[in-house]
Amino acid sequence: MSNPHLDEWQRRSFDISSGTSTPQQTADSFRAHIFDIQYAWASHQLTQAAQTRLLRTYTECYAAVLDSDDPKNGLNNYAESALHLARSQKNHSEKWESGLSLEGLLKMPCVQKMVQAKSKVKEKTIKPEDENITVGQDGQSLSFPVRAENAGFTSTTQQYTMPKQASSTSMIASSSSTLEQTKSFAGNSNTRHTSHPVFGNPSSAQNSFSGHPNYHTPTFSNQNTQPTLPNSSKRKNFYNSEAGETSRGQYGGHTSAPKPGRNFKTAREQLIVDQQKKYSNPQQQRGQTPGLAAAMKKSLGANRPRGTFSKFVSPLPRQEDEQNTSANNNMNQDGTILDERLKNFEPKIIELIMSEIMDHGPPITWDDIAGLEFAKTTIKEIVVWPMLRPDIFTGLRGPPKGILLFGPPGTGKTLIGKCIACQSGATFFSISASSLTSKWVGEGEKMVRALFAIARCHQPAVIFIDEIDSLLSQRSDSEHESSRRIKTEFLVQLDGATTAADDRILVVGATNRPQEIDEAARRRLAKRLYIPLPEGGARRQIVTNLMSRERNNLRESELDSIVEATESFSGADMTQLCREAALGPIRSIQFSDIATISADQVRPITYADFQEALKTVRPSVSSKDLELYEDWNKTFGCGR
Ligand SMILES: Nc1ncnc2c1ncn2[C@@H]1O[C@H](COP(=O)(O)OP(=O)(O)OP(=O)(O)O)[C@@H](O)[C@H]1O
Ligand SMILES: [Mg+2]
Repeated sequence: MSNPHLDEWQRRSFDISSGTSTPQQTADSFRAHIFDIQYAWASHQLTQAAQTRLLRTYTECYAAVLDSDDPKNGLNNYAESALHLARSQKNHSEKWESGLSLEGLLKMPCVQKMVQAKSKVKEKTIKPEDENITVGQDGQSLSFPVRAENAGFTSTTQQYTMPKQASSTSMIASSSSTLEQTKSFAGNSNTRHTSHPVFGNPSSAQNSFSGHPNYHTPTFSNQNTQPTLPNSSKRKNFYNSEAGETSRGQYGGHTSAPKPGRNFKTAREQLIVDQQKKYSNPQQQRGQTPGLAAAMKKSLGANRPRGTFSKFVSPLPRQEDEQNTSANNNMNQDGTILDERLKNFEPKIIELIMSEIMDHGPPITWDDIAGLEFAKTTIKEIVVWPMLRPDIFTGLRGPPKGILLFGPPGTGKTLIGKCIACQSGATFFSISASSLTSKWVGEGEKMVRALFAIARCHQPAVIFIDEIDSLLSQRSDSEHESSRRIKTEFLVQLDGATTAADDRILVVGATNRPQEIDEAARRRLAKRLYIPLPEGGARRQIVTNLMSRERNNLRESELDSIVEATESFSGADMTQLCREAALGPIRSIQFSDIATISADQVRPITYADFQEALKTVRPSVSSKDLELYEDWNKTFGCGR
């Protein structure tokens, strides 16, 4: 055995031999042992002979625990199920029928004795208001003379009297349940309300139920008339009639209330009760029945209540269902069909692109972007104006359809993308490489195709692909087939989008690794704009912009010093510096005061805070990296 198995085996053996385990634990341990033996044999770690010997030993031990009626070390499993049957409970098999019957019960010697003993006892008085209980649906049935005076109830009270001998405990469990059935039978006659027969001492039974206003303790009086008992076919009818009632209750007929005194409910009955509770209000409104409502719920069959007569439900979605879904998905919120061009795409792909990729972002203006004047002007030329005046920007003046923003990290490339989204008035698709990939073969390409198709339907459109290098890195032989296909599809679509004169689709890519972009993609992204580190003026503008929202007493000269000290900082570094400096006033507050101090008591941000912050915030772009970008810009960039 492997070590973990061996450890487990030893642990279980200890459990078994320790004597402190419960019978359940011991049985579980034996069962696990048996599985281990079988496993060892199946994996050729044990010979057939050894397996047989071990299995015999452990199966015997296991069976001993299961069958033993000693509560300390046995589960008495057999007795449990025997009692189960005796209680007349149906098990999960529909075909199950209790071997106990009323006829059988009455033939039992002890019951015969009871009946004979009782028939000898003379009834003293029978009052005129005494009634017979009719048992059985058609009134043919079991009649019991009933005496009101015994229990001191009103005249309509039905009573059964029963000789005391019958209170033998061995009788109670089996016979009471059977008679309960009979009583339930009586409930079907609709002529009178049901009482509970109780075997045994009537007075004690009475006491135990006396608190209940509607409960009349019956006693068994059985003198002149031999009870006529329903035959076995009727007993079967009992189940059938109950089932019928149940289904009527479920499917819109009258609802059968649970019969008093019959505590046991089958799982099916419980389900119906639960469903009735769950659906009671909506059904009342819609006049539907619980069963129907449940069936109408969209399910693929697994959750539907099944009966012998219920229709077969395929676990696969039906064609109409699929068509309905696709029709719905091709519809806008106002119910109009989106576009014929999308009809070849699966609805779920369209839904994915529409719901997850289209992004309008927080409002950002061109003024929020410090510096980068050349890039901003170029983008305005290419993106905003042609979108506003497509009639002027035609022919040779037609805008390029692909832009690549490249530069060191944190210089505002994504910010520009967001600004385009807000300012261009175009439908803006902001996608990442991960949203275009899928684990299913072929789905990735479909997503790319769908993206461009949807963009075509929502012109003018801007497709912004941040970190485009991860999607369009140079193709190599070692890369995975699926990512290669996505790349190819993307290039094809990009070509289509960039060459189709009428389409007003602009693809904007942003990257801080321009050298990794595939050369074919590079060609298609014709306008390659370098987004450099911010110059002095831009750094100053970033600080001024951010500080304008906070209380500060920075002087112009101090601002100049900050700009000077942040020579190779990126826009993101400048933002980080301002954040750090803004924490200065908070850090100067005593810890004990921080809970109580009001916002306007916090001192303004000073130059000293910036000096302090400059000690911890460092530029994130090295001069070596910068050289790479500048070289690439010189080679491929479109800057002056
Ligand atoms: N020119 C700028 N003007 C104002 N804020 C800027 C500028 N550049 C960067 N920032 C600040 O830096 C943050 C990061 O910028 P952004 O995400 O656009 O960088 P990026 O160029 O996309 O970086 P990366 O290449 O790492 O994705 C912005 O949220 C903004 O606060
Ligand atoms: Mg970015």
